Amino acid sequence: MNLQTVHSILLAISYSQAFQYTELAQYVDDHQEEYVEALRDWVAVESDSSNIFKRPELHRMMEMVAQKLREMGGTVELVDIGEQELPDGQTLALPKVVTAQFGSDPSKHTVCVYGHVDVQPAKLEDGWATNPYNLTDIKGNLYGRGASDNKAPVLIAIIRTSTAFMWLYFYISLPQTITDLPVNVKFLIEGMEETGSNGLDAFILAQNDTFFSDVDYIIISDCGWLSRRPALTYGTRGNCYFFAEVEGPKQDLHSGVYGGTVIEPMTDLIGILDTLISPSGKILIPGIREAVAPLSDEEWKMYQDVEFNLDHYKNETGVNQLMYNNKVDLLAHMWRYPTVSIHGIEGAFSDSGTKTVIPAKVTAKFSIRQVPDMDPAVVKKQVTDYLYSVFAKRKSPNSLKVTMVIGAKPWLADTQHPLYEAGKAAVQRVFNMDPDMIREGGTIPIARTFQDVTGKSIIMMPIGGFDDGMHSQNEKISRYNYIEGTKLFIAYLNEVAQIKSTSV
Ligand SMILES: C[C@H](N)C(=O)N[C@@H](Cc1c[nH]cn1)C(=O)O
Repeated sequence: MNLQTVHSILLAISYSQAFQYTELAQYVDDHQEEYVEALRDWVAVESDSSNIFKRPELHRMMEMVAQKLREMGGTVELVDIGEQELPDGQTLALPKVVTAQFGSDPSKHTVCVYGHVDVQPAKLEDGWATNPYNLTDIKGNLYGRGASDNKAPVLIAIIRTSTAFMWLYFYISLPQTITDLPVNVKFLIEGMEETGSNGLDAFILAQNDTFFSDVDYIIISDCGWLSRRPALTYGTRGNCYFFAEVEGPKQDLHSGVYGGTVIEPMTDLIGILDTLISPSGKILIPGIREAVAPLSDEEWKMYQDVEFNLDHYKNETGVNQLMYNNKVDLLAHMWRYPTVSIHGIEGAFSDSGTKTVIPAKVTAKFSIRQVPDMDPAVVKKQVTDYLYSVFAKRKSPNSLKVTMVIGAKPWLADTQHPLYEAGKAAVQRVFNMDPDMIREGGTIPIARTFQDVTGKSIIMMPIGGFDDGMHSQNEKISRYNYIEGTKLFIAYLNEVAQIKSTSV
């Protein structure tokens, strides 16, 4: 070996010790099509956790995640988390949880990446422009159910952790160089997030002294930016989801033959639903509004600083009037006040056409987003007591049954934690700007359990765009967010590696 070769080797080794952001980012750009194909494979699986008939697809999805993590070099386990009890008393196997580990160097921090690969329901007939399960690239946007919520962000984390990154073709004379992971990375990927993370609380409790014992920080990327500016998320609302079932006649009846002679379950149901919230958005259930923590001056100031345009928001949602006409009020009602949403009525006629029937049994589905200091157990009692009392006043011969099927708490982080400082530095590196500090109106049901049970600090680092249409028709992630998001994850893990060990 001549002197020049020795020098090149030493140079390569010293380069490989340093953070190779530019080379890694270039690698991501060069492999962009592979990442899109990986997303295509995942989006093709109809992993709808709310539809029991799709459960085999969900099981298949979890196997695919495990396989991907194995291919990428992780030590992988598929963990059985038991069964789900259905409203009719039957049981159904829950999708297994996938855990994985990359690296176990005690001198490095260990992060746990949490994500989910189940999706909300989607059908072409709902008004999608393309097949929701065939990832379709239109003008740089990748359309498909689950593309943004949450399949691409999970893939991003796996891609960054991949062993492929450890062998990079390098520009200097040597053909390859090794780049090590700056932190140990664990994964916890589930398949029931969209229905409240069934079975996961028990898993976390059981694994607190094992899987979580060496975890320093938890990273979640299951949310979106608020505008074109990248963001870091420090709070989520919780959710209490209810079924209200009204049952009357023994079967559906002809409305011409029987209408006017029986008290209709649907009339009762609509009547009680109308007592939940006023037209101006005031929740009418006693006790709910009183529990909400007051907005502090500090929060008010933080909301002031967020980049947010009311007209763009109107455009994005397609409405000509919003509940509030100033930024702070609107953000506060999006993030830190509760709201009631009525999602649907099972048993009601909802096809096109003019069926003239009196449905015998109808079940309303509604939810109340939770904020500090609300408590789902208290909310459950407030809602059920209230609805039974409102129903009693109707003196209907029909029967009412109210059940709460999801009770997820809100989550709030300390924005002064070094995890957020690391997030700001990573956003600066990739996007050359400061992130917005935002909260999320949606719910990550397991976030609060992570905080309460493991005591670990959590950061949410959104990758999705503000207009991704999560849960809606034509959900998408842009190539820009997918690819730059991968770079953000690269930069972020490097920043986390620099956090002084005393910070928990
Ligand atoms: C924020 C996350 N991407 C999400 O959409 N979560 C769901 C979770 C949920 C809540 N109740 C039932 N599922 C959501 O906020 O709707």
